[in-house]
Amino acid sequence: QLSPSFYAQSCPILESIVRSAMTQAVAQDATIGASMLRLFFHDCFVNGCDASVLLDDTPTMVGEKNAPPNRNSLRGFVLIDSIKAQVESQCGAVVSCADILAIAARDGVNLLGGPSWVVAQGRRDARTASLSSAGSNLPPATAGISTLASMFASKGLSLRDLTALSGAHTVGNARCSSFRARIYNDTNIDTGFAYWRRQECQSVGGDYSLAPLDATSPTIFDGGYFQNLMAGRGLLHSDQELFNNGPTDWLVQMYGYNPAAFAADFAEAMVKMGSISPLTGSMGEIRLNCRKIN
Ligand code: HEM
Ligand SMILES: [Ca+2]
Repeated sequence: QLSPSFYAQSCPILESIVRSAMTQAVAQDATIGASMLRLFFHDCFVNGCDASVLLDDTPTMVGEKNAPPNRNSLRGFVLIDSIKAQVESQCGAVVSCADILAIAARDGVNLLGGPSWVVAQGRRDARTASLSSAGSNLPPATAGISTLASMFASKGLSLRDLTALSGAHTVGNARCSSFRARIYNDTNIDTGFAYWRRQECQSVGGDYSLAPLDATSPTIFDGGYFQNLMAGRGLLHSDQELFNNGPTDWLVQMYGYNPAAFAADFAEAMVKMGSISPLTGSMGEIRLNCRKIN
């Protein structure tokens, strides 16, 4: 059972440590806010929010970091290490990496201009991670609306949650390899946008060249993403699937025209995503180093 006052006795300073570290980090590099948010998503969707995504591979355990959706793509591990070290120095061995990630993701969103919400706490850290579960639980950029809907439904998340949470793509970047097929092959794409993106993403090679998921305001957590979708300017195939004459078109329109509705629904959906099968009580452990089990 997660609770907002879980660390009230054992680590009352926790939230202010995370907030000030995130404030500094975002001031230096705004994209780190997006990276924390994505780390949390990739944590929660794979065996629940248990910091499994933070575990380094070992000779006996190949974890999630090198799964295809994560490899050479997830960022922000060094910042988590630094926050965890500060938390450990103030409150030894009581705060989980999973909770730190949940708070850091919330602060990243809020510092980029997005909503805030209360983060329920008390998650514990996994002792295992698996490459194959990362591969099977994380949606690929090539997914269509029915795959997206069913992958989110399997986590207890509705079409409304799917659409609101995808609004996370109002910040951050994607590699050419993630959107190449979209800009060369899709037909439901704005022609000028496709042409523009092809300049930096050739049909062969340059896989690591980055483009903003929301070209209009890549470091501002706003409704720009939904306005792009309405104009056929979704960067990922999966993004444009949310506005492609299907069941979520109306939600995209609502969020595009009413950013306050997006902010409210996003916050609500993040709380739901953050409560996907946590380890509680005496399950798992409180890791001392987020990269390895104790
Ligand atoms: C709906 C299904 C989703 C798919 C198919 C998807 C896919 C992707 C892909 C392919 C990238 C670019 C990765 C790269 O090229 O290196 C990306 C980036 C990102 N995703 Fe998603 N995503 C989805 C949902 C979400 C959700 C629910 C969140 C958070 C709530 C999220 C947050 C982000 C962020 C913030 C970035 C940018 C990361 C950065 O700049 O470091 N995504 N996503
Ligand atoms: Ca934006």
